[in-house]
Amino acid sequence: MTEYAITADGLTKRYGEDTAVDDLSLSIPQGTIYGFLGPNGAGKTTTMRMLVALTEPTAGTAEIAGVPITNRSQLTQRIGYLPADPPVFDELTAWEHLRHVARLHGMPDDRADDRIETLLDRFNLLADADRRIESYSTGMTKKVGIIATLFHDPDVVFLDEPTSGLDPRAARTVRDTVADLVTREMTVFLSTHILPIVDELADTIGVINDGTLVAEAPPAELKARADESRDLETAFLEVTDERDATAAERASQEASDAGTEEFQTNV
Ligand SMILES: Nc1ncnc2c1ncn2[C@@H]1O[C@H](COP(=O)(O)OP(=O)(O)OP(=O)(O)O)[C@@H](O)[C@H]1O
Repeated sequence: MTEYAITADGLTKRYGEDTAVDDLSLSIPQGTIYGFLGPNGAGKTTTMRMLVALTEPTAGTAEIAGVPITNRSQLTQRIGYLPADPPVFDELTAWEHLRHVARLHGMPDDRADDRIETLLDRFNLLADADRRIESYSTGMTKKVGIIATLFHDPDVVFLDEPTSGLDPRAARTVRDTVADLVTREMTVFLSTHILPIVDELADTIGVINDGTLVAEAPPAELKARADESRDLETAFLEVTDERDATAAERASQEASDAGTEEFQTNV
């Protein structure tokens, strides 16, 4: 029997007259990567914020790792959430910040220090660990956020644009890390505009447009639906249609930039 890490039934979020997310249902198996795509303003962040109990749904229910999203205290132990702009205490050093994160999770300092060292080393930040985060670049700060998200070894992680602001090598580290998480039975819900990342990593891609889930399929199946070209970018543009052509063009530009980054990384 399939174990589902994320289930949602009829999730809806309205802001006054506007519906940001409309009747969204999901069944995401444990140990898989779900790539969540959509044009700007489609409802991706709102969906994630409902799933991690930061925004209350107007209607509908969801469970993460078997915990209803209404049970916030239990939920936070089982999930990690990386928002697009991760919160960090920038007057602290990376090491101090991560110790603070460890204490929030009730981890003793000696155990935390081993894990901090391993994770900082993995993200190439060990040499800067004793500098204040306020002196870090955007990408370095983002890496600290990613480490904090993974620190307590959650069952399900929600990543909102995890590679934005990262150089090609750091982006590759994030991609490798995400792939590695899944081998440890973690489930990853990944929202991004960088199409090659979901193409490479996702088991299933969900496309949201104007608050509604308009497509859900494995990457190969989604690409096969695209006329002639058989690529994800065309499939994305087709299922999200012309209503948001500007945003789609921007997403496709970002995707092509990411392709360039990949080329640079590989040379
Ligand atoms: N707090 C809020 N109050 C009112 N409207 C909101 C609020 N948060 C989001 N919205 C609206 O809900 C819709 C979905 O926004 P959301 O941020 O979820 O989109 P997104 O897919 O994450 O976009 P992007 O790719 O640009 O980050 C938008 O129309 C947005 O203006």
